[in-house]
Amino acid sequence: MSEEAVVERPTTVNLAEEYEASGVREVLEDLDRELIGLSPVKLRIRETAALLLVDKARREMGLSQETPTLHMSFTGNPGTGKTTVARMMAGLLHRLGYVRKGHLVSVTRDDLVGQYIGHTAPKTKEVLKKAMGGVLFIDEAYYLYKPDNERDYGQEAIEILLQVMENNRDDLVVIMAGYADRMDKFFSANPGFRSRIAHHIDFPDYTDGELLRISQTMLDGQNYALDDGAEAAMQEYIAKRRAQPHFANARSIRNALDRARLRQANRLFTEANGPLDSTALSTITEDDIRASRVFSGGLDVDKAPMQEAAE
Ligand SMILES: Nc1ncnc2c1ncn2[C@@H]1O[C@H](COP(=O)(O)OP(=O)(O)OP(=O)(O)O)[C@@H](O)[C@H]1O
Repeated sequence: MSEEAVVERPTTVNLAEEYEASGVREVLEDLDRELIGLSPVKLRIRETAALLLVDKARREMGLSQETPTLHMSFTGNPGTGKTTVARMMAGLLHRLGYVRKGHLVSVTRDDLVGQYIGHTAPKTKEVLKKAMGGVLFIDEAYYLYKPDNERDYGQEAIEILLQVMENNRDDLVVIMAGYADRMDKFFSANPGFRSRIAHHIDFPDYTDGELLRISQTMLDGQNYALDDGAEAAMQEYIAKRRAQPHFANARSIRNALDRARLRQANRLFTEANGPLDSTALSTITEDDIRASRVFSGGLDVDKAPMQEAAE
């Protein structure tokens, strides 16, 4: 008698119970609650979670043996939530038992590729070692491939990644992220990646209304709030900022709010001459928003590293 024949297998599965017991419901609720907008992304994640739950049940019943391909690509503009969703995806895969630890290691080309001969393989392998048991998130993955330079060390990293994505499918999930058009070109030039990636999720830009809600959620999380004047100013800020260079969706909002809090603190210092209550300490006013250079049109594109000064 083969060993397979004596394995006791369940004859039925209760998916609703599995959904609760695995903690998948919690992750999906966090996703819904913590992230504004992104409904197509949220739908794709719910579908993927369902697929993985069913797949797990099928394997437990002996209906399939294969580990499904879980590598993914997340495409979209900067600041659209790709890293944040990847972190939640890592938690989801962990709860479903697809990865041992469920952590996220986020890297770019510089973390994988060395500057000198012989440096790339150890660098890439070190990153892979750290990511094993979790998710490796490669931001702007297309920079690994430089077609105009035949001897670019990126190729070495690509080969190692392809090998590991095939051989360690049961312990490492790779998510490649970046602009949709560049990613498409990258996959066309490197079909090995395309064939190893099963799930493609596209992240849309946020609307102005969503960015306003994101700013309110971000402030709320830090016990700050916009007063009415500040809310109107923020609305204008968003429309203006979107039209300027280096706009990065929710990340631009986070940067703008960091600066607004800085201005609020300065204002409190210079204006206040008596005790301040918690409302004063927590309120962002119209002036705190309008003092941004975005309103005076003073953006100097050549000063990219100083970009934030414009926000
Ligand atoms: N839908 C959202 N609701 C609330 N906060 C969000 C949302 N999307 C993104 N954020 C916040 O915006 C910031 C940028 O998001 P994130 O780093 O996930 O974007 P990204 O697409 O990975 O950007 P990049 O590729 O440029 O690094 C984070 O601070 C994140 O918490």
